[in-house]
Amino acid sequence: MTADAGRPPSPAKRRAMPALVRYAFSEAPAVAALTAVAAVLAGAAPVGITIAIGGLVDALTPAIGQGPGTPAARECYRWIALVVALFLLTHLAESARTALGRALGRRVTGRLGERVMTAASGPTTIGHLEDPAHLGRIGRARGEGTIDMPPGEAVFGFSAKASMWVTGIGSAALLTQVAWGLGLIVFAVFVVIHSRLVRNYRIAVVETVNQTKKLRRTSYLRDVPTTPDAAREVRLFGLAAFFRDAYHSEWRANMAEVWRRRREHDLFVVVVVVVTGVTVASVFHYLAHRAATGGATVGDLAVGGLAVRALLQILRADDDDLRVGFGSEAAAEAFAFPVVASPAVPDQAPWPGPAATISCENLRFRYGGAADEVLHGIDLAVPAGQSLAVVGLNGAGKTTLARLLAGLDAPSGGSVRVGATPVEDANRRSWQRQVVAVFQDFGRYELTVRDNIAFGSLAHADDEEGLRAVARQAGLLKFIEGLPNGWDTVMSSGYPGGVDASGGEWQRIAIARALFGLRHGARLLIMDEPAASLDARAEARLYDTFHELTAGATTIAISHRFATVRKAERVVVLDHGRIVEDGTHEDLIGAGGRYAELFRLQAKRFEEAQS
Ligand SMILES: Nc1ncnc2c1ncn2[C@@H]1O[C@H](COP(=O)(O)OP(=O)(O)OP(=O)(O)O)[C@@H](O)[C@H]1O
Repeated sequence: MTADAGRPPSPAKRRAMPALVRYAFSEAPAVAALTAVAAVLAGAAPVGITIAIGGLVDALTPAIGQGPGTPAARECYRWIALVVALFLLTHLAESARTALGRALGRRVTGRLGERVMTAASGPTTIGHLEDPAHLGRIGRARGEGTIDMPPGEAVFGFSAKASMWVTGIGSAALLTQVAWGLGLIVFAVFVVIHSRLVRNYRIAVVETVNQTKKLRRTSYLRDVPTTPDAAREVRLFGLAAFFRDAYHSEWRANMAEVWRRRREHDLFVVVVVVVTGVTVASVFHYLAHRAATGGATVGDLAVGGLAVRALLQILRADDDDLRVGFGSEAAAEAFAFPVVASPAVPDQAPWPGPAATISCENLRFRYGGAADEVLHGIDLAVPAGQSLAVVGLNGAGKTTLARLLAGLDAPSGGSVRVGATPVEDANRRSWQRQVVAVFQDFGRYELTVRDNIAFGSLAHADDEEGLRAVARQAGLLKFIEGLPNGWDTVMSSGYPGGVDASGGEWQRIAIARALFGLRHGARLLIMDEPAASLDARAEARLYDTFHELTAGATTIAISHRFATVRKAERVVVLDHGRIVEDGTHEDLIGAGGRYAELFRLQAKRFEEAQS
């Protein structure tokens, strides 16, 4: 079981329900007030029915004696009419509570979801979105991780529980009235049993689904053989049985505690049934005795019996309890996200003219939570219009350097500058608009091919000519024109008329997107292995036309392919987060250092392959 499954929730979580109710009233006052009224009516009407049936029972004996049409008979009809009206009211109020509670819950979930989304996308850097703890908080604030219970579910569940407690408290009061002391005792016993039942129910569910990591892995093991990505290897390597067996053994191991808890719970239910039986029998015995000895009317007996029956509903833990529990925990997480206004207006853009050098000075960087720095004091100045290649072994820090130059991360030390202006939080967003990039894990948006390319400069999405031009430059135009809906084809076969693109086609789309951004004013183009999925002809074409395509922009290309790298005007070699060589291809070959060694290794392999 998870460590905190049985523990009481933290103070923040316990306070979440009142805070959530206040939030609901502030976000949708009218709906919240109507929900509250409906909940109270739905809970109070059954208490009224109990009273009316008691009145009817007491009125029956004289009415039977006096016959139809007499005042006693009319008294009976009045009670019957009241019972019918209250039945109707119960159903109407309950339906209204359900509909209003759901609407209110949806509103609350939506608003809190926006708050989380705005707060998460608010920071101009991206490190927090790679932090598993932060991603966990975002997920939990949306109600993921246990059962799917976003904050609004707690609002809905709370309205149901509020009704239940109104009925319960009202019925206890009636029972107390007809048998003083008894109502209070029964109510107190039932409340204790209820809280234990809710706790057990919650633990059972938590056991089943809150072991996020283990169950995520278990589900992963179950799903791998059916995912398209793995389907080929699962067949070729004969992995189906491995995944099936691993899934079964992990599932059994994870569920052992759940099953133990369930057995414990079943035992508790037996105890509850016995306690309930004894309580109900005692109440009826007591009331019958009092009625027989003239201490109570038959109507009192009926009221007492119905009140006990209504109180029995407290002896139940249901999904509404889970909604309140998990939903309010999600709300507590959501409330922990600050209220951030969306940046409607871009930040200041104080950038010097396009001729400014992009540079970094003593640039240091450490990923959040990591012990060691990845970059150890990089000094680099890239004059405007220069094409720079960055090479180095895997893990040398090339992509990290590119992310920092693009303003996607804040340096741990040193600075990135454009001319004399440092890139910092106040202007980071506007600097990011000056940069276009094709990262190794570029975006593959399940939207139209037009959107996918226009994202390079969304403000110019109507530039049809520009879109066609960059598609042609990226070698995509024929592909797009051959699509079922042309430019409006959705790039995923999961949608009607949509298609899946190959790895190379996706890469061309990413290149076209970057070129579209350049066409509309970006000044720095970063390409991290932009040709990794391109065929040899497409790669050659990309680099042969590179200068023409990039139209004098500053370009930084990261590549392991020296045929590509040597075309750059300048090459820097990164090794363990430090620049160890800097010069033209010819300079570095002449120097006979790391670059020359790597170049020779690749050239040798090529020659061997040819011979
Ligand atoms: N998001 C991240 N969080 C923590 N560490 C990271 C992250 N991204 C990269 N690293 C680490 O930083 C170091 C440098 O990674 P980086 O991706 O910059 O190298 P690279 O030179 O681009 O490598 P490659 O040639 O394999 O793409 C590596 O040790 C890597 O494990």
